[in-house]
Amino acid sequence: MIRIERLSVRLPGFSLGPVDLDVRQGEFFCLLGPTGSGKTLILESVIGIVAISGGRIRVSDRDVTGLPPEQRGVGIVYQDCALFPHLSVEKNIHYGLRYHNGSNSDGHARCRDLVERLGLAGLLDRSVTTLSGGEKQRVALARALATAPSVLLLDEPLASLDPCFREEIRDLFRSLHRETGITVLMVTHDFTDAHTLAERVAILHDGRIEQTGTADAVFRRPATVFVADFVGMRNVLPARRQNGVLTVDGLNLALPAPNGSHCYAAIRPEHVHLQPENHENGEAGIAGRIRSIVNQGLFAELAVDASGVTVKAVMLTSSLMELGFRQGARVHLRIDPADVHLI
Ligand SMILES: Nc1ncnc2c1ncn2[C@@H]1O[C@H](COP(=O)(O)OP(=O)(O)OP(=O)(O)O)[C@@H](O)[C@H]1O
Repeated sequence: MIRIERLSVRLPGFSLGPVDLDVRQGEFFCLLGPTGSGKTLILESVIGIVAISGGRIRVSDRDVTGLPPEQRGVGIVYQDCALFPHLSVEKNIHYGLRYHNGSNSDGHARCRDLVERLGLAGLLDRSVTTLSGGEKQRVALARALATAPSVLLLDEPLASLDPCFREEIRDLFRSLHRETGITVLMVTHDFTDAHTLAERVAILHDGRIEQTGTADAVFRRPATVFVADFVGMRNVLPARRQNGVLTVDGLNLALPAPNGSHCYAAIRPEHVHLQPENHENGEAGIAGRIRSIVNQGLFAELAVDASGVTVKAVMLTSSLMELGFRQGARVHLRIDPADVHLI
């Protein structure tokens, strides 16, 4: 497990924290956030290569706050792998053993097992400079695990891989985690990676954690406007609450409102359903006009003006064509109240 308590790091142009984070024993946890939000600084604090200004860090029930990196029992894999270019694959994998306290024969047996498990046997004599992106990631993973760390940190390990390797390495992380039960803290920009791999996630914004929870809960029930935007809600609209009814400004969308002071209605674009103006079935919905259409291949994103409010919707490009939707066309929007999340 990793327990971070009131961690703060002060740098000339950036302040991290205070951050509290609890990654349970054997958990796969993802730290998400936009660029520059402080994700890597948290990993660097755990591994011990950044000077912290306050707080405590525990790894597997040991207070490691003042310890040098090699005594923390933490392995790390970086986005660019950071392999030693002058060493072979085998020497890269064995590199950490010389600084490690455990017995060398255990270390070598573990390396043999990792080489087998990660399919690296045929590459051991190769120079790491000749490897593909996916192969480099597997070598970096073997090197990080060679010293039997109790926790593994992954710093955007999938970001620079092409989609084919990305899938392969994602599957590898998943099976390795399942088989070894190691605690993993992974940093990523990508909500899909987090959704596929993580049991829980934390969303970081400007050096602070805005929300922690299961990937599903954060995706469906973001706690703040920032998180809603980050998880792709696309429509975060100011709303008024009056006499137990919530009205989304301009949209004539009246919803029963629970007690509380909600002031935003967040709606995913796939939950905005569009019909032609002259559609014969069902209720009329909210009148709107298509302002723009961005074709993204399988899907198209539409911006629709409805009483001065811009509402984003996505639909299959094939449906868009069937319905003959074009820029300027008049449409009706339907939004199920159950799909409106209040913030
Ligand atoms: N050694 C340093 N000295 C000064 N500022 C730094 C240092 N390291 C990081 N920063 C700054 O701290 C902020 C957070 O950096 P960090 O690398 O943790 O962000 P990140 O969320 O990992 O971003 P990215 O997703 O782009 O990697 C950034 O503004 C960065 O420029």
